[in-house]
Amino acid sequence: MAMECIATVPQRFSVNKAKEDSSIFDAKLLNQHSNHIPQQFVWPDHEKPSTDVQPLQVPLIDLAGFLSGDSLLVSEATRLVSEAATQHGFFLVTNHGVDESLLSRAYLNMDSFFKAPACEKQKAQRKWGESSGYASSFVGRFSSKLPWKETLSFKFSPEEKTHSQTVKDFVSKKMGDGYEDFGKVYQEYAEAMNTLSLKIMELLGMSLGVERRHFREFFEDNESIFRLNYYPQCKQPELALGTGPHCDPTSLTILHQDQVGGLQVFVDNKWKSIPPNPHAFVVNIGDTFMALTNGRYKSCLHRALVNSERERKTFAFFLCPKGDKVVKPPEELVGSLMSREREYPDFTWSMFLEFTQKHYRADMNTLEAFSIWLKSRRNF
Ligand SMILES: C=C1C[C@]23C[C@H]1CC[C@H]2[C@]1(C)CCC[C@@](C)(C(=O)O)[C@H]1[C@@H]3C(=O)O
Ligand SMILES: O=C(O)CCC(=O)C(=O)O
Ligand SMILES: [Fe+2]
Repeated sequence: MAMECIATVPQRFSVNKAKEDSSIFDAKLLNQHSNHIPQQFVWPDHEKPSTDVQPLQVPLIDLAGFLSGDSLLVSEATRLVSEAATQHGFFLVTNHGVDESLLSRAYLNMDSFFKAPACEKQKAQRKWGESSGYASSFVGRFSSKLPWKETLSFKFSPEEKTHSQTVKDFVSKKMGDGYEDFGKVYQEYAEAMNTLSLKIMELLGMSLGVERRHFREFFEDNESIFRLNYYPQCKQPELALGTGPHCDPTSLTILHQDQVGGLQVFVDNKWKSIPPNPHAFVVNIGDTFMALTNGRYKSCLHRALVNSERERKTFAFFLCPKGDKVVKPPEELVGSLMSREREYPDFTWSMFLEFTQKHYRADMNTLEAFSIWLKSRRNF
């Protein structure tokens, strides 16, 4: 990879306030220059991390067993998923069919990008309102409670629908020569996540008692987001958060975490950890899928902690429907059959995504806030 630029201490956090600019956060440099993290990264007392938490009991779903068609394995998988998704929306998937060598290539390439000089990473700088690109702690996007992380996000749509390799093309366009393998490995990873997410959609459909293909077909032409989360070491991890408390606004999240650990879920009024398992993906229901099930499956509050010893890396694939599709639950999940009135208004994912990128920082109330915002717009 070509690296012409020289790393500099970001002015925004340096002592020299006179040259205030929104240059990017570079944790490596910050960590070298002070024992105290900048105030913008300190979270309020009621949101500060707690590490003495118990692990959340999440079911481990054998996906190959479900796909084998064996009736016992199918009923076990659908029962476990239904129980978890109804309670907190989180479960683990193993025997997922994703190549372990692809995972290790993905982690190796992550190091090479996030350890590059700031101005090299800025070639892919996320633009305001955009959901793709490089972002460092979201300096310039938020003014406080900044997450202690750098991210690189890609838009992904299946090649058979768009006849293009959206991830690989983005890397080539933004980063130029020397990033061919980088683009290839993340294109392959996103395609593997697309395949996996559609299998999980079959499982979710069956667990809800709707047609097995219902949700698979709904997401076949998805317009998803694939994000690399890089959490640098932090000198004061007790004051900071890698990713603040939120529910994913998207439909389904497939997360792979490295061995460091830090993911926590808020269940029964307590933060609980999901310890790393290299052979499993963490899957969680997002707001949009909660709306598609008319509130039956839960999108749950979660966050990511950082630590002072080791950087942490995770891959998050956010399955999202094609932007213009109307998000509404199937008849079977509404009305007299389920004695449930509609919980959420019809909406499109493109409007919901725009809401999170331009109007509202996703937190624990995003879908409610969006529903109110929608109704206020529709009344005019
Ligand atoms: C649609 C999205 C917005 C975020 C990335 C995806 C799904 C998760 C969202 C996010 C991670 C929730 C916490 C706040 C956020 C700003 C972040 O910390 O990155 C959110 C993402 C975003 O808006 O960029
Ligand atoms: O990195 C993690 O452990 C979780 C990140 C997350 O929740 C997200 O990116 O939405
Ligand atoms: Fe999340």
